[in-house]
Amino acid sequence: MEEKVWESLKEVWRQRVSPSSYEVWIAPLTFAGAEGDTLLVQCPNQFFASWIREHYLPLLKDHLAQGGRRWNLRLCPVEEEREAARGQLHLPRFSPTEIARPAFCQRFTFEEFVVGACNRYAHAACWAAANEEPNHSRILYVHAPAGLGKSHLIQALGQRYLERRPKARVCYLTANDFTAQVVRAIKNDGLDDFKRRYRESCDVLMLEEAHCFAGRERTQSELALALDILLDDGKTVVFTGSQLPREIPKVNDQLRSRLAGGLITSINPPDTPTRRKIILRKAASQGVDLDPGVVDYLARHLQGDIRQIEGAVAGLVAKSSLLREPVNMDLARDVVRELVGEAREITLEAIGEVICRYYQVSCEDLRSRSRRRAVSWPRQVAMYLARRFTEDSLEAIGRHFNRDHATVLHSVKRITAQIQEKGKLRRQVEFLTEQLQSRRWKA
Ligand SMILES: Nc1ncnc2c1ncn2[C@@H]1O[C@H](COP(=O)(O)OP(=O)(O)OP(=O)(O)O)[C@@H](O)[C@H]1O
Repeated sequence: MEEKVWESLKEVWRQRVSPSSYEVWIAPLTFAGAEGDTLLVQCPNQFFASWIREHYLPLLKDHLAQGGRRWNLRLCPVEEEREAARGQLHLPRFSPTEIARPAFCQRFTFEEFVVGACNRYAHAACWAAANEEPNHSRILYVHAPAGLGKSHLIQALGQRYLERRPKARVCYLTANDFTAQVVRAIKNDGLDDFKRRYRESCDVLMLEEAHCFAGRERTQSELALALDILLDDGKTVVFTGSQLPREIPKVNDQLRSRLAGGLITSINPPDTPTRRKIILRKAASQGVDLDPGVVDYLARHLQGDIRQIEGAVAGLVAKSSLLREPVNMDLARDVVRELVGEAREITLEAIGEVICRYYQVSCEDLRSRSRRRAVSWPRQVAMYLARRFTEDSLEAIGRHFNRDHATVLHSVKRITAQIQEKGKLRRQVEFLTEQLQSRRWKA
């Protein structure tokens, strides 16, 4: 019976994931028995288990009820079975409160978070919120597009906060969870209780996906009130969102002004040196030492979010262990091809063309001495993109645009800073990035 259930779950995966993902991730899983309603499934290692938990288990959500029972799946890493068994004994560190201890992802720690130019400020703000004794209340808002480390950073903050103050009550939830709580409280006539719960049982409130508050009038008002209660008591509130507070549509002034009054930090897409560091760290966490050539190749070609980098490194390591081959350039090329297709390098010429078309200037203008804003601005954006997407040195980029390396450096710094502040520029750069990316892949 149990084995049949397992086979049917595998079939669900077969239909819902790509054949290459199935080969890499699902095929190596083996049925190892059952304990009550829990199916025991063996997988190669701990990282593999986390990956399946995060990326593939949610796909089974609607298929776990079978034969009148609701099944659970427990992944048992072969290499670390004993350690894993110990890890499953979660003893509460303090007596239960009304608000349960948050279920943080264990690897979302500061130690595992790679710091680079793209996330230094956000990291510093979260680190300070976790470690320093606040002498006043604070709101921290971490902003970034998907997959750049918002959850990792705020969970690291939460975990660190609890390490330092084991009795603290950290409430970690999404905007949707919070909304559901408000709706339930309104329905049960329990709004006062709801507020009391936050006042008495929450030292740090961490709310993910703040952009999901858009259009939820009543929740926004209740949240603004809850914020006032917490801030009056000197507490810390941390938000994440894929939009800046001022860009979230349909947010009432009450909430917007409170969010905008906090410390706002953005995470940008990683530059090449940071991508290199992330690749090395992700490989090291699986006990693999990558050849510098492979690291460079991956860093040059994986220019999506960090989830993509993680997927590539995990796929590479899994493939090498399944094929019993060392991790080499051929495997790296295969994995990159599966993930992003056949890549062409982004060149300075391609950047020039995209910029000229978008800003309606000529290539001669870009290389001219003109300091008119209509020309100097596109030139600075072009230099920023050149630094981000090519391996060319500051000198080479300067030569291309008829400038010296100091001017290139200044332009890159200026655009990087302005992207943090100006949503319009950020959207322009995102659009130009998409244009460049779409030219990279052969049809
Ligand atoms: N600087 C970093 N160093 C190491 N790993 C990182 C870093 N940034 C992100 N990651 C990893 O990338 C993955 C995606 O990160 P995370 O879930 O935090 O992104 P997110 O911004 O919250 O995305 P979403 O908005 O889609 O939820 C995670 O596995 C995380 O560990």
